[in-house]
This record gives sequence, structure tokens and C-alpha cells, in this order.
Amino acid sequence: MADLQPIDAALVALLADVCPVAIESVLLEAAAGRVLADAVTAQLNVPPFDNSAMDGYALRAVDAGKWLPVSQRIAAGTPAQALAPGSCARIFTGGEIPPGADCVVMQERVDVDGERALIPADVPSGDNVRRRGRDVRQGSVLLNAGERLEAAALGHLAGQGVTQVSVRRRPRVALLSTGDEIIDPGTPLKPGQLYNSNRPMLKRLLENFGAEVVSTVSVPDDYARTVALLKEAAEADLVVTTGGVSVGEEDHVKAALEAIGQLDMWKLAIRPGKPLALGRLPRRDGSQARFVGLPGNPVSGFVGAWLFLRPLLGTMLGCPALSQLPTITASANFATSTGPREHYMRVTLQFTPSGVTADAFDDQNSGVLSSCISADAFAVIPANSEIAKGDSISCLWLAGA
Ligand SMILES: Nc1nc2c(c(=O)[nH]1)N[C@H]1C(S)=C(S)[C@@H](COP(=O)(O)OP(=O)(O)OC[C@H]3O[C@@H](n4cnc5c(N)ncnc54)[C@H](O)[C@@H]3O)O[C@H]1N2
Ligand code: MOO
Repeated sequence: MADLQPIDAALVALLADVCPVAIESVLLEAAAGRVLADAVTAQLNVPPFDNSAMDGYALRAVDAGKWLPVSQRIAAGTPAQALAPGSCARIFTGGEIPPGADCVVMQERVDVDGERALIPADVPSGDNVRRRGRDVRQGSVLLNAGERLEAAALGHLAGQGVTQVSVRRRPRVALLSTGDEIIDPGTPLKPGQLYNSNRPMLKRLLENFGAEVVSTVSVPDDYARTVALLKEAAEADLVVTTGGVSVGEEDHVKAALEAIGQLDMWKLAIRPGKPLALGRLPRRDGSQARFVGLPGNPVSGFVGAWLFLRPLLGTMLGCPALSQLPTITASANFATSTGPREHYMRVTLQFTPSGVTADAFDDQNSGVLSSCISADAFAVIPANSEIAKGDSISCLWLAGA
């Protein structure tokens, strides 16, 4: 096992000299999940004017504690007139604070008699006023480059009147499934065959990690076909294969990669996913596509996608949030021991008043995809270690995709 490469070294090799993908402009309404290419400076204050946080009456705080004439009515969306001293204005939530007024009292606290309102005495200046620029100051950085455009960020951009946004192009991924025994759903299974579970699983993960899957290809266990299909796939930014990276005579991916491209790393000290291969493939124009060869076992593909495809895509997209998974410490609700490989166990997390506990799926075999269905995290069990129930373990939280 001395030839197993440490995971840290594999990540360094994977992320070395990765170029960010190009920039494109998209409509804000089509920008969900995309990664901002440039920082955005706020052009507007938000809110753009002082406005009321309540339905009620706007006044000068010095006039509180008296009956005041109601001199105007300010609905949201209508401009306010200056407020004469000793009067108040009927105002609605979101309505513009009239010049001169400095507070709003909610209507539940006010007695009204015709065109007069009795304002309680304890209304401090500034009460229920949402100041101009309280959320966003004109000229400040609204969003940084590398921000993934999720719900609140999209709202923030729309709040600036933005219609078009500059984002990183989605990295294009060619997803190749190797194995003569693997067939697509829709055809009855013959003896020895099984359906391709890796393809839809990885497609979904890749898309969640910001990529566009531009081709899905089935590759037979044949060296010449593997070479030909890898060459074709290399026109994408990233080529991901499943299966065929181990040591059997029918495992052609590594040999094909070495023949036409470059193998940067193979065989990692990781369970599951040991035969994972990293490298590059040449394109017709002389540039190179990145290559990640995932082992065929579905759990190896699932773990490999989170640990390697996610940071690789995060780096291509210039998105730090995608490059690192949050870690959380939990108390192990199981016992286990490891050999020479670091074990990424699929666990569910329980948040209790006394702390976080991790329950491991019973069968942690790399062919048992059920272990990934409800997994919230990977418990990272170091190589050559013993874990007893109640021990503190570090987990990688599968958040954000
Ligand atoms: N003599 C050795 N044999 C194996 C070793 C080893 O070190 N020495 N390593 C084992 C480990 S660990 C793994 S992981 C596997 C990985 O092998 P491959 O990457 O070559 O994958 P395959 O053999 O093609 O497939 C493995 C397994 O997964 C099934 N599979 C493949 N693709 C799919 C798919 N798209 N959907 C569903 N299932 C898939 C395939 O039928 C096999 O059962 O090698 C061990 N062997
Ligand atoms: O790396 Mo393999 O997936 O451990 O079985």
C-alpha cells in the first residue's frame, strides 16, 4: 500500500494551474446558481429614501404626547410633502418619510378623531424609520467576484435595477461511463448487466457544482474505442470518466490516458475511491482538458465528486465557496477502525441540545449507493485509527448542492 498517494497531494495536483473559465453576460433572470465574474458596486442606495416600517403616523418626536392635525396621507409609491411643525402625516409601510418628520408611531397606539390623532408621549426620534441606504450604500461593494448567485444575491442585484450580469461561463463537462456491463435504463437487463446509476447521479452533482454536462457517452471495454472517445471528449473543459481505472485487463482508462495525455496521479489513500486517476488530455488546438477518472463503484463516484470535482469546478469558476466543504465536529454514534486509507463514511447528523452526533450507515461498502441517499456528511476517519462510540470526529458537511 506504500504507493497510495495522500489526498492532500492529490488535491494540490488537481488544482495546479487550473485556468478560470471565460466570462459571459446573462440576463439576471437566468443567472440563478451562476458565479459572479466581477465585483458589483452599488449604484443606488437601498432603500433609496427614508421610509416607514409601520402603518401609522409620521411626526416630529418633539410633537409627541399631543393631539396633532393629520396634514397629509402618504401611501407607498406616492411622494411626500414637507411636514409642518405641530402636525402629523398618515403613512403606510414603505411610504416616504416626509421632510421634517423623524419618527413613526404605529396606528395601534394612536387614537383618531376625524382629522386629528392623539400621539402617545414615548415616541423616540428615529422610531420605525428605515433610513435611506440602511441596507446598501451607493458606491459600496454590493457583491464580490466569485459569489454564487443564490436567492438573496439575486434579490440584491434586482434591488439595484440590474438586468444583465457578468458571470463565469459554466465549465463544460464530458461524462463518460465505461463498462460493457453498464446499460441505460429503458432496455431490459440481460444476465451480468446493470443499469448506469453513475451517470444521472454525477450529472446532477456536476450541475449542482456549477458545471454544464455537454455530453454523456458510453464507452465499451475496448482500448482503441476508449482512446478515440477520450480524444473526442477532450474538447470539453473537463472529462470525467467512471470505471475502468483499476488494475484488471478490462480497465483501459488509465492506459488510454497515459498514451494520449498525462496521468498526474493515480491510486489514493482514500476509501472509497482508491483507483481514482487525475490528469490532462490534449485538445486539437494544443490546449489541455482536465481529466478525473472516478472508480466505477457508485459510492466511489459520489465521494470522488464531492472531494475532487467540486473543488476543481470551484477553482475553474473562481468560487471559493465551492472549493471547500464546511467541517463540523460530531460525536461518533458508532465504532470503526481503518487500514491504510482515510475513510469517508456516510453519516447522518443529529443536532441535539448536548451537541452534534453522527450515525453511520450500516453498510459502508463502495457498491452500496443507499448509504449516500440520506447522508448529510462524510465522517473523515484517519488512516490506521480506531474510533470508539462517543469519540469526537471531524465531518465534511455536504452543504450547498
Ligand atoms: N485486483 C484488484 N482489484 C480491484 C482493486 C485493486 O486494488 N486490485 N481495487 C478495487 C477498488 S477499491 C475499486 S473502487 C474498483 C474500481 O474499479 P474500476 O474503477 O476499474 O471500476 P469497474 O471495475 O469498472 O467498476 C467497479 C464496479 O462498479 C460498477 N459500475 C461501474 N460503472 C457503473 C455505473 N455507471 N453504474 C453502476 N455501477 C457501475 C461495476 O459494474 C463494478 O461492479 O476496483 C476494485 N478492484
Ligand atoms: O475505492 Mo474502492 O471504491 O474502495 O471500493
